[in-house]
Amino acid sequence: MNRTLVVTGTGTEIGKTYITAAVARQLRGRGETVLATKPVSSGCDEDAQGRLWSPDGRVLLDACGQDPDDWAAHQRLCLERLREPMSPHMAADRAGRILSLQMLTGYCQGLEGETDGCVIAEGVGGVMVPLTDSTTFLDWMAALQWPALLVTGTYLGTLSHTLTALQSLKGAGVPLAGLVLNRSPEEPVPAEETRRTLRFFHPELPMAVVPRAEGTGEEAGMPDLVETFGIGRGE
Ligand SMILES: Nc1ncnc2c1ncn2[C@@H]1O[C@H](COP(=O)(O)OP(=O)(O)OP(=O)(O)O)[C@@H](O)[C@H]1O
Ligand SMILES: C[C@H](N)[C@H](N)CCCCCC(=O)O
Ligand SMILES: [Mg+2]
Repeated sequence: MNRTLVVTGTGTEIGKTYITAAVARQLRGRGETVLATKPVSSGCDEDAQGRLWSPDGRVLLDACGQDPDDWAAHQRLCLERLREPMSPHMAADRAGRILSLQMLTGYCQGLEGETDGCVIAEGVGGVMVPLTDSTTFLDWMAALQWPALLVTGTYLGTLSHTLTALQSLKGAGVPLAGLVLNRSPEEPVPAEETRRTLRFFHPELPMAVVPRAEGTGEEAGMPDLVETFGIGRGE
C-alpha cells in the first residue's frame, strides 16, 4: 500500500482530475483521510477580488470532503495558480514568474509530512509538460519518487501515446502504480482490445478500465481503484 500517489496522463483533458477525485472518494469511503493537491494549475479563473482559482483544485477539494470555495484551503492545496490556459512555463512567464522544480518537490514532501493520511498530487497535462525552459513534470515525478498512476484514453492513437508515456516514466526511474484506461467518447477499437495490447508490453502493470459516466455524474461501473493500485494506508 502507498499513501502517496502522483496522477499523470498521456495528455491534457484525458481524465486526471476525474480519476484523482474518484480515488479520493474511494479512500474516504474506506475511512481514510486524503489530501489531493494540484501543485500547478494553468487556465485559472479570476474572481471579483482578483483571486485566481484552479478549476481542478475546486473539484479535488470537493472530492476530499472540503469546501471548494474555501480560499485558504485552495491556496494551501493549489500552490501555483496561473491565468493563461497553456503550458505552465509559458503561463508563468506571462505572469512574470519562474516555476521551481525544487520548490514544487519540497511543497509536496511538506504536505506528506503534514498528514498521516494519503496525499495525491495531480500533474499538469501530459507526462512531459514543461515546468521551466529546462525541466518538465517528468523531472518533478522523478525527484518526488511517489508512485505514478498514468491515465490514458481508449481513442485511436492511444497505444503509441500510452507506450511512449510509460517508456518515459520508466526511463526516468519513476515508480509506477499502474495504468487507468479512461474510456474515450470515441472508441473505434474495443477498450478491452486496447487493454490486452498494452498488457502484452507491460504484463506486470496493474490496469483498470474506467467507463464513461454519461451525464448522471454517477461513476457507474467505476472499478475499485484503491484496491487495484494498492493506494492508502490499508488500515
Ligand atoms: N470517465 C469519464 N466519464 C465522464 N466524463 C469524464 C470521464 N473522464 C473525464 N471526464 C470529463 O472530461 C473532462 C476532462 O477530464 P479532466 O478534467 O479530468 O481531465 P484532466 O486530464 O484533468 O485535464 P487537465 O490536463 O486540464 O488537468 C472533464 O469534464 C471530466 O469531468
Ligand atoms: C490549460 C490546460 N487545462 C492544462 N492545465 C495545461 C495543459 C498544457 C499542455 C502543454 C502541452 O503539452 O502542449
Ligand atoms: Mg485536471
